[in-house]
Amino acid sequence: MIEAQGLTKRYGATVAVDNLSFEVKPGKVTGFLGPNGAGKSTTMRMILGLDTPTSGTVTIDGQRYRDLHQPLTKVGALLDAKWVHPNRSARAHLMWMAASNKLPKSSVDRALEMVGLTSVANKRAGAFSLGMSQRLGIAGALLGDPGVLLFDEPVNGLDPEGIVWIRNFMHRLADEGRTVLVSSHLLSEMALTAEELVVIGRGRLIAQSSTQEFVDRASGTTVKVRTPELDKLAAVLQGQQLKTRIEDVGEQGKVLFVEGDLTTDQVGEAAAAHGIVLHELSLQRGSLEAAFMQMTGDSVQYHAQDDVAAVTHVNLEAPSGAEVAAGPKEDN
Ligand SMILES: Nc1ncnc2c1ncn2[C@@H]1O[C@H](COP(=O)(O)OP(=O)(O)OP(=O)(O)O)[C@@H](O)[C@H]1O
Repeated sequence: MIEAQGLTKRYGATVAVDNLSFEVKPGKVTGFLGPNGAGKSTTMRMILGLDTPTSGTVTIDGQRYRDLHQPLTKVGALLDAKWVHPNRSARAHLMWMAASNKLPKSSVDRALEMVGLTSVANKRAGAFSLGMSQRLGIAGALLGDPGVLLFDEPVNGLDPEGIVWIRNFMHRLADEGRTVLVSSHLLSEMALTAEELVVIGRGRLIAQSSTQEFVDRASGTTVKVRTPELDKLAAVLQGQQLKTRIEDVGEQGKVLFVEGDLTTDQVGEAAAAHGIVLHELSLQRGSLEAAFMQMTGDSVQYHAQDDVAAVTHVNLEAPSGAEVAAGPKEDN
């Protein structure tokens, strides 16, 4: 379990993290979302003791990182997969990590096995693809068999196979009862990976909830209806004060959408009461992208007004290789 209480970090005049409180529970993958510059990396660095909070606390299973005995056995992290010495083999890299953290050699073989790198363990890490480097980074995070894991942008730059592998692996770690916190800009991917969300903007908490609740709260639900009696059904529903719209959706022809917080039962019953035949009746949920844009809109705008070009947009596409690393940043 990770617990942040009033966590604040200032860099000079910049408030990177602002009185942030949240909980990340075990047994689930929790997505850590926010527009560029929202304070995700700074928060992760504070969780890992790489940055000191200006005020507030963040604990791992009730203890601050600096008070943990053998921290790698409590928390593992993948912040920047490219910090491996290129001439070292994967095994040598992990052996070095294990030795410097007083972990047994057997932990190396176990971690290599978990991430599926056993067969290439003696190859130069410098020759690894990005996907393999990510796995090696994850093996490093798993060396101490920790109950808490942090991943900063683990899927950036990966091909679809690598993305699916990471997604399944995160689920497996959570199913084993671990606490998994993962940040990403790839919202469609996060919608599939994260069951819970912590969403921040301008260093402040915007939402903490399940992914489903977050999407439903922001965008509500819509009922889609296909019927040969579109206008008749629309009139019936409007008579019940429901908002309807008819859209041409290509191959399916014209479709009726009923908006507001309602269920398919209500629409089905209204249609039955008027003898209207239905060809389709389905609940349409909003997307995480749409919900995220709606919920974080203000915090993105704020940065745009400040003319900080790097943080004016929410990056929904896979970023370029240059943006892959999300490790500690230098003072500027
Ligand atoms: N070492 C530092 N010195 C000064 N300012 C910093 C430092 N690290 C981060 N910041 C500032 O703090 C704010 C939060 O940055 P942070 O990198 O934590 O955000 P982020 O949500 O991880 O962003 P991104 O999604 O772009 O990685 C930004 O305004 C950033 O410029």
